[in-house]
Amino acid sequence: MKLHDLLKGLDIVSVTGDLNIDITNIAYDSRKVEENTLFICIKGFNSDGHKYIESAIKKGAKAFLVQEDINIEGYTFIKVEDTRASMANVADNFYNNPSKELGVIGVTGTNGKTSITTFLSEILSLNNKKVGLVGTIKIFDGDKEVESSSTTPESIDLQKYFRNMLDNGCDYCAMEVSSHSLVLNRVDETEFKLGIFTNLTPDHLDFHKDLEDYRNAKEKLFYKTTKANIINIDDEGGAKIYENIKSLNTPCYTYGIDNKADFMAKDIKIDASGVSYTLVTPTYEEEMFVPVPGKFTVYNTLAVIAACYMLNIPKEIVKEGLGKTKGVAGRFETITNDKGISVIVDYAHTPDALENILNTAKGFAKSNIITVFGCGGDRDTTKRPLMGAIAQRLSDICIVTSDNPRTEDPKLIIEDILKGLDKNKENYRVVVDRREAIKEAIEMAQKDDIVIIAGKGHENYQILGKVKHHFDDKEIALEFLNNK
Ligand SMILES: CC(=O)N[C@H]1[C@@H](OP(=O)(O)OP(=O)(O)OC[C@H]2O[C@@H](n3ccc(=O)[nH]c3=O)[C@H](O)[C@@H]2O)O[C@H](CO)[C@@H](O)[C@@H]1O[C@H](C)C(=O)N[C@@H](C)C(=O)N[C@H](CCC(=O)O)C(=O)O
Ligand SMILES: Nc1ncnc2c1ncn2[C@@H]1O[C@H](COP(=O)(O)OP(=O)(O)OP(=O)(O)O)[C@@H](O)[C@H]1O
Ligand SMILES: N[C@H](CCC[C@H](N)C(=O)O)C(=O)O
Ligand SMILES: [Mg+2]
Repeated sequence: MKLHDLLKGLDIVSVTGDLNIDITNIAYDSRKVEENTLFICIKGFNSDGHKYIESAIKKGAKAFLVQEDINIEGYTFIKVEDTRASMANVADNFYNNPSKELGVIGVTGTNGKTSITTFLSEILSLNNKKVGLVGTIKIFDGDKEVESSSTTPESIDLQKYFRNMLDNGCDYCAMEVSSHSLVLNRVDETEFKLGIFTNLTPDHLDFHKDLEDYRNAKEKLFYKTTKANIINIDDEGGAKIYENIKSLNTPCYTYGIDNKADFMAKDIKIDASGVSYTLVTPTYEEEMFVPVPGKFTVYNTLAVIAACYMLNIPKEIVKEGLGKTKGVAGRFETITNDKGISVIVDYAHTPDALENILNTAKGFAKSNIITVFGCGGDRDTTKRPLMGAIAQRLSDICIVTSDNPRTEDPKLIIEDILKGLDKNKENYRVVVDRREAIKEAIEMAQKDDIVIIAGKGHENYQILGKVKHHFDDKEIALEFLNNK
């Protein structure tokens, strides 16, 4: 593609060099530069892409999108105000506006995104549609599955996945849209058919100034949609977003349990086998069963049902799909064993998620609840004491351990968590090593106890410093269950 065609729609400050050259690759990381690349220099949080221009030239870059005045003879420099924002535009041009052809369904909110996108993809596939997936666990482009390194990829990677999805015959893409991605321009230029809001509870307050700032980030999704927005009206953040977007051209629908909504659940029953409820939609009522426990499953499936309604998926397919779902890896995932202990691995890494799963477990506990959990390093520190307090209050025994410490000292993270615990109670202990903590929980568990291992869900690694080591909560739990 000619460089000048790649730049369509950009607000350009200045250009030096030739715009009539052929560009065959675009990259924001110098390590991914090839011959004839347009290298986009981003001023990041840790580094600055402008520092890698020389190394990009050595690898074959011919043109540069920059924010600074740089001029090197023989190369083209295009200066813009904000390279990160312009990158989304360039990526959309390079891959020929794929999101306009693909039905992209975006899901945002603190918790529930992976669950909802997984359910949606299962139902749409059952209706003979081909569905791509972008989210925390994996990316599926209609042909290959790759492990994700973030919840929502950078714009260049995202637009490439969209193009591959189209080439591989996908009709839809079910996609998680993180608040980071909305602020850091990763989804600029993406056209969403549907936008779904799950909930807003404290998380990522290291990145967002406060909860309002976090909500404003999430709200951005609903100005990028063409067919419908779908909002959880029981959630305080959802209610505020609804007020702000209800008069937009894109129609807005609501779901909920407690407040009047377009899609509602009545007569909810929750037990260890799952949830059942009477579904009320604008045109029909239906008895639903979903084999995943928790009131949050009711919310997640209401969102899914509303989306399927907007896409005219037959209600029988929706009921069948939800009825036979295998659930989502690492989300309330039960580790089968013959010891009579319920061992549940769950990705709860926010106060709200932890409270939800512990309350769900309490709902059917016959005996003790033993909770193993920690908090991630280099992430929001405000959630640590909150999660500590919740774990202690809702468990009989709670073992405070490490999650992904990253570059923090695990003991100091645990100290932050302990600030939320009542030290006069003896129902907690600290075991810094997560493997040892899981071992202790499984060894102390008796028949009918529930062991909840929270925070890492599907993750098959632990990040110590900057290094990822193989680590799998399920694998370790099984090992100690088998030794018991
Ligand atoms: C805060 C944040 O999101 N940062 C992301 C951002 O980093 P950054 O812009 O600061 O990049 P940087 O490291 O300073 O580097 C600046 C530029 O130099 C380039 N570079 C760097 C080194 C080099 O040798 N050559 C080179 O060209 C980099 O590619 C980059 O373009 O861009 C990087 C490249 O895409 C991301 O890897 C990085 O994610 C970090 C690792 C991260 O942890 N992000 C998390 C917080 C995140 O995004 N989470 C959300 C939410 C999850 C949820 O919902 O819970 C997600 O969507 O995953
Ligand atoms: N609707 C919900 N409301 C509150 N908690 C939920 C909801 N759905 C799931 N959870 C809890 O939150 C955890 C994370 O769920 P899920 O992975 O679906 O969320 P997510 O939004 O994709 O999270 P992330 O931002 O980390 O990608 C689950 O393991 C469960 O404990
Ligand atoms: N998407 C979340 C994942 C947290 C998972 C938890 N295991 C941790 O490492 O903190 C984040 O980046 O904050
Ligand atoms: Mg997710």
